[in-house]
Amino acid sequence: MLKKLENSGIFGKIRDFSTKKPAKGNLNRYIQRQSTDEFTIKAREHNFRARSAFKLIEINEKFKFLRPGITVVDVGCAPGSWLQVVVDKCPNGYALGLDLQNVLPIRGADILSQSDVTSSEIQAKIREKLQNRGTVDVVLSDMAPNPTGDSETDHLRLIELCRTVFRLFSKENTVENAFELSRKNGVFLCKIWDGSGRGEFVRELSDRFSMVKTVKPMACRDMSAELYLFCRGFK
Ligand SMILES: C[S@@+](CC[C@H](N)C(=O)[O-])C[C@H]1O[C@@H](n2cnc3c(N)ncnc32)[C@H](O)[C@@H]1O
Repeated sequence: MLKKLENSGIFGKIRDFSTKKPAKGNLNRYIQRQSTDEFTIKAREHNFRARSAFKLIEINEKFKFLRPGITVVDVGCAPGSWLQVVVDKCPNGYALGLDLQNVLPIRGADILSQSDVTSSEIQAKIREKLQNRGTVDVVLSDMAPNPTGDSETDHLRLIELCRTVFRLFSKENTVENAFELSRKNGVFLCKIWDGSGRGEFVRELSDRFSMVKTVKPMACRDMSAELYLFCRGFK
C-alpha cells in the first residue's frame, strides 16, 4: 500500500496552489488550509487514522530506517497512524505502541493504552514486553502534551517528555534501562516544539548518537513550531 502511495507523487504535488489564487493578505492562511486539506484527504483515502502518517512516511523516505523484521517502540502512538505505517513497513517485526489514551487495536501491533511513559510502573511494563526480544532498533516519539497556551512552557514540557524516552534506553548503567537500543544502527526519532531548549537537547543526543538531524516534513502545518529530531548510530 505504501509503495503505491510513495510513488503517487503526494509529496511533490503538495505545494502546488495554482488554482484560484487568494487575495494577497490571506495567502499564508490559504496555503496552510490547502496543505492541511490535502494530507487529511489522503489520510482518509489510505485508511490512516491521522494525517501524521505522512510525516513518518516522508522521514522514512529520507532516512530509510523502517525495514522488515525490526523491533520498534512508538511512544505517544494514539490514534495509531504511525503504528499503521510501522506494521506495513516492518513485516515479521515487533511493534509496541503506548499512549495516555485508549488506542483501538491494530493488527500486528502490541499496544499499551492508558499508559503514561513517565510512570515507573509503565516503564517496568515496557521492559517486560521487550525483555526477550533482544535490542530495540527504532524508538519513535510523536508525543504532544496538552498545550498550556504558553509556547515556552509547552516547548520545555515536550523536551522533558522526549528526555524521559531518551533516558529509557540511554542511561550509562544498562541495568536501569527499560530496554536496550541497538548499538549497530539504533534510531531515535522524536518530535519537539522549537524553542530555547532545543540546542541543549540536541547536544545531549549528539553525545550518544553519531548523527542527529533536524527535519520538518511537508505534512507539518506551516506555522507550527513542530520539528523532528532524527538520531542514528547509537554509541
Ligand atoms: C500527536 S499525537 C500522536 C499521533 C500518532 N503519532 C499517530 O500517528 O497517530 C500525540 C500523543 O501523545 C500522547 N502523549 C502525551 N503525553 C504522553 C505521555 N506522558 N505518555 C504517553 N503518551 C503521551 C497523547 O495522548 C497523544 O495521543
